[in-house]
Amino acid sequence: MSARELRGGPAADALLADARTRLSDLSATPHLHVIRLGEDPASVSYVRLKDKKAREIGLHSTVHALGEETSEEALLELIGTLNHDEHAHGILVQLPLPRHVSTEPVIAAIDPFKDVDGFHPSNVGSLWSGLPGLPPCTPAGVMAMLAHYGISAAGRRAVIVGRSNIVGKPLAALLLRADATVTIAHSRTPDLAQVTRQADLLFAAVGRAGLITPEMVQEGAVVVDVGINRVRGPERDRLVGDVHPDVATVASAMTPVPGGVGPLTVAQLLANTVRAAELQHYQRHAALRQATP
Ligand SMILES: Nc1nc2c(c(=O)[nH]1)N[C@@H](CN(C=O)c1ccc(C(=O)N[C@@H](CCC(=O)O)C(=O)O)cc1)CN2
Repeated sequence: MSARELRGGPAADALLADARTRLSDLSATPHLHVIRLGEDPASVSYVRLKDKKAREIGLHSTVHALGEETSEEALLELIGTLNHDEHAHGILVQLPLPRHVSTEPVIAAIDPFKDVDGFHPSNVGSLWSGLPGLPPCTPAGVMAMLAHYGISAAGRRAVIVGRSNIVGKPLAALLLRADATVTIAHSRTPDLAQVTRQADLLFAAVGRAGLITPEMVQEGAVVVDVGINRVRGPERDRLVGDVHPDVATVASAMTPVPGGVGPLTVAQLLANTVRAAELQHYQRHAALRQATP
């Protein structure tokens, strides 16, 4: 058997088409602000991609490229300024941050209504409680990918390998919401293969090239590879996932790397920016109504 390839491009295009339609119903063009500290090559390339795609669908986009040495205080001050700017609809701080800056207080400083990454504790709480809010981009993108290819999670056993705050944990919340039975496995899980073989839907989000091998996968499972690993090639580095390519001989469907989940992360970010602008519009109108005697 050779697995059906679940390519991210068409699913991302569908998300972007929907975001474009919603954009035309807004009175003002949403403005995305992306903050990057330092010159980490992967971060530079992801931020460039976000800025390019935002402009392509008709959003305003500003990249704040700050020096590696920028202090946490200076970063918090910039976030405070953007929080109070009613023309700034989305704020995102590219991760990882340099070591001298703590991630948690920085994320917590972002206005939850402008937190287009969906990482603020208030959005995390909404996600687990099933309340409206802004969902994190990669997990929401994964769910959009499954929906696009008509793959239902309801009643199925989902195993996520990886427990990060960015992917593993929020993906578990979204799969639970979609009525899957969810297991999160991680680096300390004994006999990982015995756990992954239970999965009808297997998600790999660890960041270890080729970790998931064919004998770890149930025949006919759907395998979603969220890992992005740069490995040295003979001439230049190349990107590979957490799933070994031979898994395609066992799985019924599988996402490639690159060209799988990656494009959905960016598309979902832009969908979240439009959503954030909508939420802020309603929020402002509700405040005005309350203030009117
Ligand atoms: N603030 C955030 N930081 C980070 C996030 C995030 O969601 N918010 N996620 C990752 C990196 N990331 C977005 O920032 C990201 C990763 C991968 C891709 C992507 O399109 N990948 C392509 C390959 C691109 C390439 O050639 O390098 C693919 O997989 O096909 C987009 C965004 C960590 N930081």
